[in-house]
Amino acid sequence: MSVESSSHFDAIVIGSGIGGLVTATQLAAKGARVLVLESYLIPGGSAGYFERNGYRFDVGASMIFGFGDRGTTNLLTRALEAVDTSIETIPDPVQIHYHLPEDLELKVHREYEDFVGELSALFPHEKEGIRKFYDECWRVFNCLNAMELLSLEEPRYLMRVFFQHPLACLGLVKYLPQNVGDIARRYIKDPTLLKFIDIECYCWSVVPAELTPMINAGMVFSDRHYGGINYPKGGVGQIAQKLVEGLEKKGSTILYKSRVKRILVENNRAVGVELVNNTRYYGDRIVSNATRWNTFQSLLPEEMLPASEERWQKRYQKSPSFVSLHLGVDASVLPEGTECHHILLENWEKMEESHGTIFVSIPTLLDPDLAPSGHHIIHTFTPSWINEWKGLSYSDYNAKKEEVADRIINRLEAIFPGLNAGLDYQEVGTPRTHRRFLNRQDGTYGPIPQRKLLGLLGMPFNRTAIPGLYCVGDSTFPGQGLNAVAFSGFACAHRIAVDLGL
Ligand SMILES: NC(=O)c1ccc[n+]([C@@H]2O[C@H](COP(=O)([O-])OP(=O)(O)OC[C@H]3O[C@@H](n4cnc5c(N)ncnc54)[C@H](O)[C@@H]3O)[C@@H](O)[C@H]2O)c1
Ligand SMILES: CC(C)=CCC/C(C)=C/C=C/C(C)=C/C=C/C(C)=C/C=C/C=C(C)/C=C/C=C(C)/C=C/C=C(\C)CCC=C(C)C
Repeated sequence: MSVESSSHFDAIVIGSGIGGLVTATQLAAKGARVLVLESYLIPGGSAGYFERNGYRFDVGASMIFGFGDRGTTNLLTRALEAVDTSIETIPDPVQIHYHLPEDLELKVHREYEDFVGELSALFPHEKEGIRKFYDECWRVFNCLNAMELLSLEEPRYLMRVFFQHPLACLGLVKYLPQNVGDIARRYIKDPTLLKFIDIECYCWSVVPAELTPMINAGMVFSDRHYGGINYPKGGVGQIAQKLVEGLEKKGSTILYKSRVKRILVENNRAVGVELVNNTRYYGDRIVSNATRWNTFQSLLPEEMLPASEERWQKRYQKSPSFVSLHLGVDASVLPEGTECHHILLENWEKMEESHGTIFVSIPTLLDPDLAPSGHHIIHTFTPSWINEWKGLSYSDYNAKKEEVADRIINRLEAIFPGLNAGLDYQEVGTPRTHRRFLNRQDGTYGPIPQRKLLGLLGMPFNRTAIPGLYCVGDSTFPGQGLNAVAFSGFACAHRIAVDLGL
């Protein structure tokens, strides 16, 4: 589709990650005229997909929260509904099958009691502490799940939810500055069990319990048993595709291959954007779904870096990126009863190290149509820093990719014997790949605290110090995760709609 560059929009959204698309569709549903500019060929960002040799691979996100059918925290279901669309999803009976040091093997079942029972059987002396810890996570979740989730920067909304749900609001105020580690240690003493709580956090927050905000843990540790983990039929890419369909039905527009070079600022106010081909578009409100580092260091001139962003950059650093292997394998590699998501760690000391923890996702166990018949997809990834991949010649880079991939596959042989022999297709992505295709500085997975902070209190909301400019996505409250960036999209659109008087 083409649009006149002279036309004026209510809002321009830079980037079509789930954060950007939820903002755009929420605004379009309220009658706003929105333009989304995406540098890649298809929408979705980290939640995109690509096809090779009959396999449809998810780029990143694969363990999907937010597709529940009740409560208020099912934000992906709600985002799709707002533009009159929906997605068929397939419930995952187990969130994660953990393969941990000292032969600690356990599954996080969708049924809460099954999970707590299995964990308590492994740590019988901590039965009471386990129950108390996870019950406290439910208290956070129940507060969130009682109220409509919108912009915390809108005082009238805050007053309304406070009068409607005073106890839930006070509960959230109590948990906002807290981290998981402090609460876990209140109830649990066994050092191995505390390490387990660390990896329970690390696998989505990329930091141990000590640094993980309690509000986010309340969401993750409870919603996996409430709304559950549900995989979208046709692959994760469907979420963005459907949101785009809804956006267009509401009269708004997305343009692909449209990389924004800079945000246009007049009289200190963001008024538009300029693409790499020099086309300019103007709008009342500009929303950046690029990371805050990209937004304030690449899309705006250096001298405009607001003091508030400088302070944020001192509190938060870029998390590592990932090495990702997208594998096609013969179905015989996976024994009957294999679970969809696995975490492999052989040594607790290496949990946070580069290439320490290995994540595995096998979406074809839920949706076999994503691979040719008789085959499965194994998407496996492990944290890795961009520095490990810098300054290599073309051939050294490729050789290093092969070498790292071989090491990961050999380690995975412990869970999937015969994996190496059963390989049918292999594609290796590195932090450089993530930087290049997702436009994320250093390929980062998102912000992580530089040191222990007060829970979520230090995460910025959607407005920025530059009038007319908003941020959305995983470098805004409450951080990484599709359901989290969907929240950020709801909040951003709500604040803009109020600002525009919609
Ligand atoms: N659940 C999981 O399994 C899992 C796994 C990996 C990642 N994730 C998370 O998924 C979340 C999705 O995040 P998001 O919405 O913040 O963003 P995103 O990074 O997914 O998307 C940003 C989009 O903006 C585009 N873009 C960036 N700069 C641009 C520019 N200058 N011009 C035009 N387009 C530009 C990119 O191409 C991309 O499509 C992240 O939190 C990520 O950490 C989840
Ligand atoms: C008024 C007054 C007084 C007061 C007020 C207060 C209030 C209201 C407050 C509020 C708050 C809020 C709303 C909050 C919110 C929050 C949220 C929404 C959150 C969310 C979260 C989510 C999350 C974190 C998620 C995540 C996830 C993830 C990240 C995932 C990941 C995954 C992966 C990586 C995977 C791996 C694995 C394998 C493969 C195995």
